[in-house]
Amino acid sequence: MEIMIRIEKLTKSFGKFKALDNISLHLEKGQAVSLLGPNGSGKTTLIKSILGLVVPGKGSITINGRLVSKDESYRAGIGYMPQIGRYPDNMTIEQVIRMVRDIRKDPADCDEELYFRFGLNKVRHKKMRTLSGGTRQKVSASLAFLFSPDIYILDEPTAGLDPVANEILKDKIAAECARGKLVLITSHVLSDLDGLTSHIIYLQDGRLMFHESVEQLQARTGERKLNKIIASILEKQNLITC
Ligand SMILES: Nc1ncnc2c1ncn2[C@@H]1O[C@H](COP(=O)(O)OP(=O)(O)OP(=O)(O)O)[C@@H](O)[C@H]1O
Repeated sequence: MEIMIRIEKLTKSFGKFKALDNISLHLEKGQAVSLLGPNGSGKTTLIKSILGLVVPGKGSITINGRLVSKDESYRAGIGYMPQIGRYPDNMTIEQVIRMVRDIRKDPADCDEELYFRFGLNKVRHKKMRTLSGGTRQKVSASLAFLFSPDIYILDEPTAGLDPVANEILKDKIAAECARGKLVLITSHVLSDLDGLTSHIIYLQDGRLMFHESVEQLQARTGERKLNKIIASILEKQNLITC
């Protein structure tokens, strides 16, 4: 299988505190990888390291063969949906989408499926500051998928979405994985990840506790649902719940 993200012996400290401790991981084309772990376990720090927003102390990250520390152009191949999207308050939804689209040289082949399926076209004249949390989340998701990148990093993407929007987003993620994209997703709501995830990464105290396929985990625990699988492993290993 083709490795898209290669993380080798990654360590990140904030002062004396190790937020990431010697993490090594390979993530492949077509995988939907759920990044799990309790609050403060290092999930966001790992995501930010991949995005080049946090500079690791030791180790390396390679994205599609390019070292993250060397060159920023790899970022164009990642669609990132942050936990909380921050946008210019006085711009309308339409202006924000257009502004991001215009940054790219060839805006013709934009993927606007989510924009339309979420019905954002119907509220496109609303200013960002007036939007509900869920609608803001829909704008963030639409932007992350706009350029059909090879890799998606989605930080708590379903938080605040209503059930219909949730299903639309899950359908889209599954369709992109089927097209060979790599999706890395964090969520504390494990039921949102059921049926979507192919692999689980579990962090605790900045350390990698396990990285396995859902099939392997199902076979190991005899459980089908993610919350049962995780509960079973945590109980056996005496880990903390996410
Ligand atoms: N800029 C920073 N300065 C100091 N400590 C930090 C900084 N960023 C993160 N940390 C610490 O690193 C640890 C990991 O934080 P991180 O945000 O990666 O956790 P998380 O797994 O994403 O948590 P959550 O589930 O709450 O979002 C935490 O103890 C946090 O306080």
